[in-house]
Amino acid sequence: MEGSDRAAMTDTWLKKHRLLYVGATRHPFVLGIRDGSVDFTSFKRWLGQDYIFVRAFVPLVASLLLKAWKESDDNSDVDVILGGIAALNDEIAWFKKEASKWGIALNSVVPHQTNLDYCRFLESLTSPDVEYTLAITAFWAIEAVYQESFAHCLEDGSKTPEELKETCQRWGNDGFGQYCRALQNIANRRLEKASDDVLAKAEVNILRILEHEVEFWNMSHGV
Ligand SMILES: Cc1ncc(CNC=O)c(N)n1
Repeated sequence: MEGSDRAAMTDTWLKKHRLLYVGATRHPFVLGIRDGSVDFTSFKRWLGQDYIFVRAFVPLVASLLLKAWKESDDNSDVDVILGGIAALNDEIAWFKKEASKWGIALNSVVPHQTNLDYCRFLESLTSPDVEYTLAITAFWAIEAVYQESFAHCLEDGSKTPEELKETCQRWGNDGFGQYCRALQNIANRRLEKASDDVLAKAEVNILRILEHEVEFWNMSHGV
């Protein structure tokens, strides 16, 4: 990493891979929520599939908590991740409530191959062999995509349908934004001290995540 600034590695990567990042955070599905043209069938497909994804997200955050507790030199890392676990607990309850509102039986949703592929990637990150720095950076990227996407649907000028506002609030609210920045700060702090090998792997993981996120929206959109 000679000659480059590591102080905010995550920002450097988002700039470098901006097209892909925009593809993940300004996907036609998201833009359809924002301009009100989204088809509720697509939204329901997303809701059922995302519930499956979120359940697979639980072991990742649990493994991350363990890594932070063992490896981090800063106690507040555990606090931030614990906050993420609390939010995920609320989120799972919310999915159940929201699904019943839309008449979706969550237990009979069949996971789509796109979702299974992403969940398998999440599972690979839970391994104790995956360094804390890699796991926290990946975790930040996954959360940041949802934060950026749904916050966009709440900005001035958006025409998000009333029925979808609560969903957008869930990931687009300021508290979730602060939580994502806290994760990003941890990731940057760790990346500053990481080996070139870990840095290269972290960047590849971010690219994979952005690709999985685009595919996930594609699946929901039904394209
Ligand atoms: C496909 C996907 N990516 C990111 C998130 C946000 N993290 C947890 O909720 C999510 N729910 N689903």
